[in-house]
Parts: sequence; structure tokens; C-alpha cells
Amino acid sequence: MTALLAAENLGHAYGRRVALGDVSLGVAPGQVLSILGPNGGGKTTLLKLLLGLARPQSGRVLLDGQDMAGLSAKNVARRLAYVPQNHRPAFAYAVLEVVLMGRLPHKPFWFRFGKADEALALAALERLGIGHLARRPYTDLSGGERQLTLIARALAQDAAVLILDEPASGLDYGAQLRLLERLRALADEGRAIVQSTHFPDHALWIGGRAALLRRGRIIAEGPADQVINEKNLQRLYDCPIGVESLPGGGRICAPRNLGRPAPAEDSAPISAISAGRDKRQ
Ligand SMILES: Nc1ncnc2c1ncn2[C@@H]1O[C@H](COP(=O)(O)OP(=O)(O)OP(=O)(O)O)[C@@H](O)[C@H]1O
Repeated sequence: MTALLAAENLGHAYGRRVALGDVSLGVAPGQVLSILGPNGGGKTTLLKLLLGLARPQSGRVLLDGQDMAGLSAKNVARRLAYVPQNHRPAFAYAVLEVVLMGRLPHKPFWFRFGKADEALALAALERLGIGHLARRPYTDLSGGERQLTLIARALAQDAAVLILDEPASGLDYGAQLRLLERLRALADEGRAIVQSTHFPDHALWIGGRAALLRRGRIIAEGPADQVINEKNLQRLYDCPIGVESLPGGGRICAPRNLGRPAPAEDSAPISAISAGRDKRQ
């Protein structure tokens, strides 16, 4: 399948600090690409380049086959929507107004939002199950409601590619699962979705592809259920993580050490330390 958004040999540095080196990947319509990696691995830098918010120092980003460097900001904004992490606006816009902002790239300089725009924005909110929030101030919403509002804004923008920076961060467990389901449904409608995430499970559950980014380099890229394995997770996060198959299908990550009794030599000093502390008190 042809990639709608692709990175070709991207490289980027901040001064002398190389944040990204020779990164190539792509996402096709109907696909989800999850970018995983440790803190400082280069995920945000990669998203910034994919969004055209920073120019790559080497390589290029292709949007529907065209070099993004040659496209106007408005042209990019019509096709590519961004859902940032922990978005906190300065003004208490109504939720509907925040979603309407997604229509801006489709408007001329002297625009006024019309009934059709409002209908589109309301439909996007309904689609995400938060139509009842339309008149509420955005600043009053919970983290999960804000995240859904921004996804609704991306839908109103009618962009073919959605880029989300850690969309599940700060959401409760149920909200995380519902968010993943909604993203999967949006991909199934033909959108290309790129998400960065700190949860390998999320990449497994949403399916599609995964790119593992460590020290600015892709160490593995491919179908999520193939590249998210014990060996790659150990290399990525520097700790032992198993990947177990579930009886009903699907896979789940499980830390190898947590929840297991500590070896005898480790447990002895803890009681000795607390005993010693008791004596000192
Ligand atoms: N504006 C900047 N100036 C200098 N160095 C930067 C800047 N932004 C990022 N870096 C460095 O580039 C590297 C990659 O950072 P980046 O933010 O892309 O990683 P990340 O994978 O998104 O990390 P996290 O998971 O912690 O958000 C890190 O070493 C970071 O310190």
C-alpha cells in the first residue's frame, strides 16, 4: 500500500545533539503507526518533522508523494491534523469553538463560520460521544474530554492523516481503551493515523504497525504484533519485559520482575534495615 505520509532518511540535531538519524517509515490510508521509545528517544522530534513544524536537516517528508518542504502551511493543514499532548489554551473557548477551529484551513482570509461548519463540528463531537459538551468552556473539561475534543477538531478539519502525541497520557484505564477503539475506527474509515505512545500494549491492541525508536534510530519497524517482542522491548527500554499470548487471542506485555518475590539475599537487608531503624528511634 502506498504511504500517505512518509519519512525518508530523516535526520535532525539540536546543536551538536543528534536527536534523529536516518529514519525512514510510512503510514498508509487505513493504517495506524505507533511510535514507541524511551524518554529522549526522538519521538517528539520525529512528530515535529512529520508535521512540518521543523525542517529536517537531512532527508525529507512526503505527504501524498509530495515533498512537504514545497507545500504551503495551509495545504498541509488541510490534509494533516495534529492532536497535541496536554493542550491548555489561554482562553476559555466553548468546546464547539475549539472544534470549529479545525475548519480554519478550509477558509479564505475573510471567512465567517457558517451553519455548515457548525453542523460539521457538532457531528464530530457527536461522533466521539461528547456532543453534550458543545457549549461548555474547554478549560473546564477533564483531560480525557479535552483529548476527545481535540480529536473532534481533527475530524472537523477533515484531514486524511491524524498525528497524535501520546494521546492516552493522563487518561484513566477505561478512557484509554475507548480512545484506542475510536482511533481504530477512524483508521478503518480510511484515515492514516500516527501516534506516539509510552505503552507497547496500546500498539498491540490497536494493531497496525509499530516503529521502535531508540537514541534517534529505528531499531525495528513492522507489524506491531511482530516487532513488539521480548528481545526488542529489552533493547528499547533496557529492562526485561515479556509478551504473553492471551487465550482468546491478542497479546499483552508483562514486566518480568515486578510482582515476583525478591531473591532471599535482597529481602534480608530490608528487614535488617527496618529493624536497625526501629532501634535508632
Ligand atoms: N529544543 C531542544 N533543544 C535541545 N535538545 C533537544 C530539544 N528537544 C529535544 N532535544 C533532545 O533531543 C533528544 C530527543 O528528544 P525528544 O523530545 O524528541 O524525545 P522523546 O522520545 O519525545 O522523549 P519523551 O518520551 O521524554 O517525550 C533528547 O536527547 C532531547 O534532550
